[in-house]
Amino acid sequence: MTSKKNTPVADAQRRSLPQEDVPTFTKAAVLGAGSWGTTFSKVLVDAAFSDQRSRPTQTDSASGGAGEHARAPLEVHLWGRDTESMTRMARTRVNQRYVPGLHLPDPLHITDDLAEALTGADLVVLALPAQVLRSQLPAIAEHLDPKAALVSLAKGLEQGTGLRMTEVVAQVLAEVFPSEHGGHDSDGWSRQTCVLSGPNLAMEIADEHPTASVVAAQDPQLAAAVAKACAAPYFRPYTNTDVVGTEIAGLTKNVIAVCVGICEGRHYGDNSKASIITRGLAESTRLALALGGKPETMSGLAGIGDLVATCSSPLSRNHTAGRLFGQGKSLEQIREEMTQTAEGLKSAPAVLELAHQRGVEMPITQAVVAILEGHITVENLAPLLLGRQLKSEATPT
Ligand SMILES: NC(=O)C1=CN([C@@H]2O[C@H](COP(=O)(O)OP(=O)(O)OC[C@H]3O[C@@H](n4cnc5c(N)ncnc54)[C@H](O)[C@@H]3O)[C@@H](O)[C@H]2O)C=CC1
Ligand SMILES: O=C(CO)COP(=O)(O)O
Repeated sequence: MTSKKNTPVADAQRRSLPQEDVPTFTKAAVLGAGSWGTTFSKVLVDAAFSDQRSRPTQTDSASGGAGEHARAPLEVHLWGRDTESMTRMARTRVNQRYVPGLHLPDPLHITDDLAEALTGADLVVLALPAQVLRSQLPAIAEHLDPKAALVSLAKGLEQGTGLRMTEVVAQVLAEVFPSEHGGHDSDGWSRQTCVLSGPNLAMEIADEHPTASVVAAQDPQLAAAVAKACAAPYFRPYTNTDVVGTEIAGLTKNVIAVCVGICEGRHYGDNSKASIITRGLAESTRLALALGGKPETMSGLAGIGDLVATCSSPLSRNHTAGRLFGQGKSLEQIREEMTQTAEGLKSAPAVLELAHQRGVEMPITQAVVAILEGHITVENLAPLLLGRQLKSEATPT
């Protein structure tokens, strides 16, 4: 009777949620066909088709059932705004601009029609850049099932308001889809909105490199359901309930990655980069804790995991933007050169503003903002950071 109780396997089983009790979704709409939205829609399809319940039974095969793809529990729709590119994508099964090496799985529905993507969707994934999400939500609300689970993939802070993406979603949907029309107040929308974040470079996931991630929601059942929907053979989502920490970690690491990129562009070595990563984690953690986030989130996949991946990888757009700065390019030149979103460039001033409001010191973020706004040049970065007053490593603010 007691023999199983203390084994590592029994411990692990106690900590995991019984999968049969976790709700499943029937239709997912992924909104935004850039590099992450496109790749994440593949993850959802692969998760659905790797799930044992989607495999044909012996009876299906014996009776000439349509085979492996016949009983998928989750139908996945990818929506993008541009008719021409979505039509081409549906024909070629390739998103040439954003993820050229990825063959999109056959069961994925590709559309430019928001109503088609959203009608009947009980899982809605928001894969739009942070600064455009607010403007798109009213159109999304027109076709949204008010009971649908919402998942934010964006890693940015809204300029002007300093709101995190789950806060933007809750605020706008409460306005445009209020209770009297079947919607909710902003707390209600917050409860059914979660965030997925972690060391998730889209190009590596498109190539099926083994990757872990985090789904954070106030409601552990919602986090578990979303995690189950996206658990693919090469993609392992963990769950937590720290929405604030998970979002803050995801958006601050982009600013830190810009700074590490600048170091690289200046040909500074690994000591410099490790120093920025480590002190970047310290200032990000200060902000997250001031806003109610948890320290364990910052030392987990969404925190240090994503920080290390983004700051080390040439695939990161934020790291790339920083490197171009370090090489002497201007913000305008970088914006012209880069065709994809580098959220840190737009979020950095909003992060700094939020930090000021909360009395949190973020010297690396402050230095990045000073470079972005042209107050200092990249040559001044090191003297500025190293010339600060000496202090204990554990100083809390
Ligand atoms: N690419 C990656 O490796 C990862 C990205 N993210 C986050 O995901 C979010 C989306 O980024 P990506 O897909 O990488 O960006 P991207 O630059 O690859 O694509 C952006 C997409 O948004 C669309 N878009 C832009 N403005 C729009 C508007 N007004 N209405 C509708 N669609 C619009 C573009 O057409 C494009 O399809 C960002 O917040 C990013 O930080 C998170 C994890 C990994
Ligand atoms: O968030 C990411 C990896 O987790 C992607 O980073 P970039 O947006 O810098 O490419």
